[in-house]
Amino acid sequence: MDKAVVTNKLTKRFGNFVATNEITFEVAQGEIFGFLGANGAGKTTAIRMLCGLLKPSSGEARIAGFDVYRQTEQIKQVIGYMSQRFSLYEDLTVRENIRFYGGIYGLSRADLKAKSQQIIEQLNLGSVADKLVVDLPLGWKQRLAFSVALIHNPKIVFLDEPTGGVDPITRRQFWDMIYEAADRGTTIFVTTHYMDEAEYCNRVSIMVDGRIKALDTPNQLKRSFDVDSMDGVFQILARGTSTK
Ligand SMILES: Nc1ncnc2c1ncn2[C@@H]1O[C@H](COP(=O)(O)OP(=O)(O)OP(=O)(O)O)[C@@H](O)[C@H]1O
Repeated sequence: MDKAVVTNKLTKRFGNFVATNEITFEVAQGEIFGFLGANGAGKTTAIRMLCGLLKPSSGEARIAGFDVYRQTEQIKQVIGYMSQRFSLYEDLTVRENIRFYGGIYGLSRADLKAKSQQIIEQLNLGSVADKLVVDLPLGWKQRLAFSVALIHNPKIVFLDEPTGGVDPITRRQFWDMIYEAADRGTTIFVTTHYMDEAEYCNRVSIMVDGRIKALDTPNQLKRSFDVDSMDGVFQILARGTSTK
């Protein structure tokens, strides 16, 4: 089976500081892969390398078969990206944002029109389609940003803390969309600080100080560390403390 992501000792140094230290892992096509770690563990640096936005210092990585050193343009065609910090333009309307991103990804006029309609209907945004995004509730913005990240049917979507700042029910609604995308075969690569979300992933890796300290299914991780929640696993690995 084709792998969505393959890395081998992928490393990024900033001067003497090693932000991402020889990480080696694979993600299968259609998998929901949780990429966890405390603040500053090196997740965003790793994602920037995988998206072809930051040149690694050493090691290898392929995204949908494309090399992160030499094939960054091809990588941009097959990935979607959403982050809490960078997603929608708040001073554009819902419809304008969809058109803008669809345009960037090179959709034809006809596709763009059909996609805009589809997204607005699916998210039930008909009444606010011509309102500025700044006025939408955060949970709506997040679901719109996710739909926009999928507008060009990418093989892999990178979600960097996509649900920050919203309540568990709103997060759950967002995860329904993640499952639907994964069911259609899209690979989901997601970072989160919410441990309930870690439980929703097929597999989870936990990064500490630039290295991957554990990688497995949530159930297997809980068994290995003899705890009953992903929060317990995270406390032991990332914080060096046990809640038991
Ligand atoms: N351009 C840079 N120059 C120097 N150091 C950097 C640079 N970018 C990131 N770092 C450092 O690398 C480390 C890892 O940062 P990174 O943003 O990858 O962590 P993270 O796991 O994504 O954290 P967070 O959850 O806070 O986003 C941090 O100590 C950060 O200060």
